[in-house]
Amino acid sequence: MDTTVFEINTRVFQFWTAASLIGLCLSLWFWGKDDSKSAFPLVGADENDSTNYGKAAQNFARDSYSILSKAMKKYQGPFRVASATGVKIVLPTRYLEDIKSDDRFSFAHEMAKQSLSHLPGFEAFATPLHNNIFQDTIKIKITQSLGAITESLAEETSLSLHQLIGDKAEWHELQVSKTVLDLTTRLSTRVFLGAHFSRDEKWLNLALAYTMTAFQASQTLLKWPVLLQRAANMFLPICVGQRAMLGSIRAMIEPEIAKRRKHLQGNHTEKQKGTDTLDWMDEIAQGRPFDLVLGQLQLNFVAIHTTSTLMTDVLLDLCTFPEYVPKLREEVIEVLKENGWKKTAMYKLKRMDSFIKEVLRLRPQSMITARRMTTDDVIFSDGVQIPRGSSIMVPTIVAGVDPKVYPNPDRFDGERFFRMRTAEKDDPKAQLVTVSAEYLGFGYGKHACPGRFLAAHEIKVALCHLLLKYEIKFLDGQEGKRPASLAWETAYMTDPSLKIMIRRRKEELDLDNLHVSA
Ligand code: HEM
Repeated sequence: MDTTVFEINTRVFQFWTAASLIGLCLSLWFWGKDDSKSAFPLVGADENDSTNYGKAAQNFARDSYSILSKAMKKYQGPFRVASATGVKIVLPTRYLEDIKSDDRFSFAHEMAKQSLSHLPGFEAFATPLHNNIFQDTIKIKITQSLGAITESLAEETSLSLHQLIGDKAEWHELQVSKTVLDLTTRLSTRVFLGAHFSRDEKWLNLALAYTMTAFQASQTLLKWPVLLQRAANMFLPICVGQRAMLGSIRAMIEPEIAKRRKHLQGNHTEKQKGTDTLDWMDEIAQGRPFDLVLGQLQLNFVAIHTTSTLMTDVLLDLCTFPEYVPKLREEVIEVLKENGWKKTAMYKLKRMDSFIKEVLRLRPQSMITARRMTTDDVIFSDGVQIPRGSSIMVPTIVAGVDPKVYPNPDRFDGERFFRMRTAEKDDPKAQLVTVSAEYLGFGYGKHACPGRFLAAHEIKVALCHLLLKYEIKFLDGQEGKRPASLAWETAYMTDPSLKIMIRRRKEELDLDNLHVSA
């Protein structure tokens, strides 16, 4: 990575830190004025200062879980919370059925607003707004390609684990979420840009650094009053650095795009099939203008951290409940021996599928889903009215633990969904990738995660390798005690500094040379 980008003159840094603080104060003053005529109560504000939105937003950032839980018990209908990106209307889960396929609730508009996509440097976040090229590439091309990419994912995992974890047979410490993030970045890059990029350290570092910097830059700017955000974006060092990174990214990907387009032009007679999302986005665009570089960046945003968080959570739950490991290993050996690295093999890993689904049931990555912006006034069938331009969301914290749907809902039961997939009746609801109003880990309805098939596939391929090649456990003295996740506003995340113990074991199958019985 170009380190000069981060070389910030101390005086300039101090100046802009001070300027950020002034921006924050202005912002709190701005939020402090309650000019809302909303019929829905605001929750999370201080009792003696119930219209101070700035304070309510600070409280929500620190304590969103208890604010949401208390408000859901107190109010049976909608209420409002103040967040870093403005006031949101929180709707009870029962409204999901109305929201799920109503185009007046726009996912792309809400995401664009939250991520400041109108500002230079943040344009990637506007990619899903312009047309469906981005979404269709995932829904159609990536999902259809899973059969073709299973073997490459297995190959990439093998190489990556060798480089990232190594082959030491003695127990040693592993910084788990960092390692899994690196692994997921490589796997996702293999699918998005091919083997040339997935093995290029410069690209991998840049791709991750851009995602993190863009997130931090948007969080910094969101503390500024809306009217000053554009100006602050031009001068704040983190924003300047982010735009410089975007330049470096363009310089790496654009020659590849030009090379591929030239190659295709020279092969008019032969219909070439693309092998990764760089080709597929071009195919789906069919000549319509589309910035492939921004498309790639947006893919990184939606795919890498989400997949890596779930994979990390799965590993931590394997440390918490090691009694599941022997049967999971047995299943991997049986299925891979018979099927090799095929898409169908991943489908047949039903115990593993169930374990991952249970992890996500108890640990959705966010306390809320269905973040939408209304593009028109909406009146629900019960008469509740949501004005145009409102930001809405639905909590996930009750759906996955409803005792009417899940017996002993708070208990981790890694075979809960496996038991629903017997030989007599393979209940499709029990599959990891199936979404429902009672299982919101991948969202629900029209905007349910289109990348969940790829995420499930990547995690399963990686787990096959990890289960057979490694043993893992918590650090000595921490056995059975899974550290709590961190929370910021409505998002959960694993402590990035968390370490586990790992050692190499002798795998029962040579995963790099699977000879499938005919
Ligand atoms: C374990 C991994 C993942 C989890 C837990 C996850 C979760 C989610 C959730 C909950 C939503 C719905 C948000 C809402 O309705 O408010 C969503 C949407 C989305 N996800 Fe994922 N996701 C994952 C992986 C991926 C991957 C790998 C991709 C891309 C290849 C992806 C692409 C998207 C896109 C594009 C949307 C928006 C869909 C739309 O605009 O209609 N996700 N994801």
